[in-house]
Amino acid sequence: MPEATDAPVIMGNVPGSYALSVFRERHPVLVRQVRDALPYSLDRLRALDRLLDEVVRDVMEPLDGSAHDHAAWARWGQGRFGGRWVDVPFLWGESYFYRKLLEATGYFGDGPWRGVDPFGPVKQAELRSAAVDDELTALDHAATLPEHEQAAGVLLGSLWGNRADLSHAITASGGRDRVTDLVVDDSALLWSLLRDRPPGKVCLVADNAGRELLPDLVLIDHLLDRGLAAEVVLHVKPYPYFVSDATPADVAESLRRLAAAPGQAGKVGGRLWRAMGAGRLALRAHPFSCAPLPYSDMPDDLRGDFASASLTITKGDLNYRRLAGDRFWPPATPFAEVTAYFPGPVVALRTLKSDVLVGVGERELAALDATGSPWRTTGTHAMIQGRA
Ligand SMILES: O=P(O)(O)OC[C@H]1O[C@](O)(CO)[C@@H](O)[C@@H]1O
Repeated sequence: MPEATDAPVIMGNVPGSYALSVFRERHPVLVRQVRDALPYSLDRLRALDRLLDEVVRDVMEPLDGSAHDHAAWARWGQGRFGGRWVDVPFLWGESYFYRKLLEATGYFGDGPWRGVDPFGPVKQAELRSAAVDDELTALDHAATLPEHEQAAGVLLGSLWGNRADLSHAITASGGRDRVTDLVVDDSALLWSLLRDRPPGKVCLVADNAGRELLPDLVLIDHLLDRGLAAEVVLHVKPYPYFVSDATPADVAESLRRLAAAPGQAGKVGGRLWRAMGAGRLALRAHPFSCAPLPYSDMPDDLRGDFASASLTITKGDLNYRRLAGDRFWPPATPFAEVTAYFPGPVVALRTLKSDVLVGVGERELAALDATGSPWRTTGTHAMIQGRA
């Protein structure tokens, strides 16, 4: 087996790769969708058109010198500007794309579009959808299940919510049907980290808003309500990112949605609302959450936060890439090895949407590959993967 540190960084330019398809296909479509999502003024439309042109021509331009974080991006992107978008590490290039998208919409500017979430319409539509009504109603039945099934249900709800599919999990079966699609299942470790010690601080590093954040909040309520956590710190992005990533405004909207719902969902919302006011649930939006860097590069204050937690739960594919490192690891590389730098127990809940993979043995890998389905990148499979 090659040394783990030899694992190649995932670049954007490998022909036929998933990463290349994101740059070539997904990003131009996203710019067009954002362009049509809100009644942008002519200057914003022109800026979006310039970004589209830049992405299609495939020449990476620096951020405007007036941008508040221009210096940071100039440092991170040294030697990359003027070159092709696809010739940079996948994680870096994607992150920079979303930063430039916000620049084009005027999110950080002095004009009227300052602070307007370009993905707001998509997020709002999802939060208001009938599917969310159904998912929240399903909590009433889930509350009647035996305790261990409720615990399994809230965990799987949060996990599969990463595919924006809460309905798969909080069901009469407590979500057991979804267990078959778990590539790794360290849920026993997660529960033992919570149950076998006095309740401490749990950090939950959120991913998407809407149909992922709602079941994340249900999981947080379960931890607080059952005395499995003394306090929870919910980490979200300080500004819109990767389309649907949760921001503080999204947490507020989700809590309002929960609190206004009838039945069990309303009770969960009410408890979380009070927990927020009492300091048992804290919200953190650290700038590093939108940095184009792996967690191994995290700053000291963030490291200190995770170090003081009895458990950190990370959500989603992007957080997994940042946690493990966005590399083509030999899949059997132990998770504990690639996360040895992390300052405390950590469990990743992730549906698989990109090529990064560790902790999967050769035989399991062969069996999954034999199915012929693109199981590594399409969100059909998931993992609960951790280390104490
Ligand atoms: O919302 P998640 O689970 O973090 O997934 C984001 C994923 O979507 C992509 O941006 C594009 O499919 C991946 O590169 C990324 O890992």
